[in-house]
Amino acid sequence: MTKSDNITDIIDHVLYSQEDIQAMCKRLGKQLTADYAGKNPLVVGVLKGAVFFMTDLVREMDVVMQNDFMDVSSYGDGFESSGKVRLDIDIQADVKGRDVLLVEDIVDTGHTLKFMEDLLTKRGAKSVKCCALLNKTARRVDNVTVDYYGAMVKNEFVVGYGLDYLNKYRNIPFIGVLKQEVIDSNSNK
Ligand SMILES: O=P(O)(O)OC[C@H]1O[C@H](OP(=O)(O)OP(=O)(O)O)[C@H](O)[C@@H]1O
Ligand code: HPA
Repeated sequence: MTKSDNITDIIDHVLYSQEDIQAMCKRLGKQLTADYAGKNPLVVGVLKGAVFFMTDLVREMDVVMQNDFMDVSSYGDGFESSGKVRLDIDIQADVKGRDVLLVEDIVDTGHTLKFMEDLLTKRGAKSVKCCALLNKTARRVDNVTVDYYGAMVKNEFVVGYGLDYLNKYRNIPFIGVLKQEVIDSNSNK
């Protein structure tokens, strides 16, 4: 770890400010309001990272909906995705015939989204779409569609507003690029 006690000191630079994020939520909320009017969608947040985004996003959607959460995680922690995805906590709702909107903080390799799409489709969902705050396409492996997203990001490791590194830094209110030295100091351990 770096010597700093201040979490913002682990940030190389700010990518999206709180104001930028709120503007993205408003834009996406407007679009989703139009697309999901009268559909009573089941809006499913993917724990843990998407919680922060989901709570802001759904308040920008003027649509009757139901909300639920799933916890899906890649095996192992840290920078590299293993490709193996595991369901830790399932939704309560029956998805048969429902329009499901998955809310993600980021889609990177696409492993997590593919896993959830396949699962919910198999259970009989009428439609499964994804709204992600960030879309990182550089390392995409699975053929998934991110139907709605706030912004594209380069192949940089970002933290804040729900996005973590080793389960830390989710509470930073903006999105920033993690300093390489933080990753290096942890990869030596
Ligand atoms: O497209 P992928 O390569 O699958 O990566 C994206 C997923 O990785 C992160 O979740 P993580 O599994 O780290 O769990 P977390 O939300 O609890 O941090 C993120 O929240 C996405 O769910
Ligand atoms: O850049 C990222 N930051 C945090 N979590 C992630 N999961 C995939 N990519 C990222």
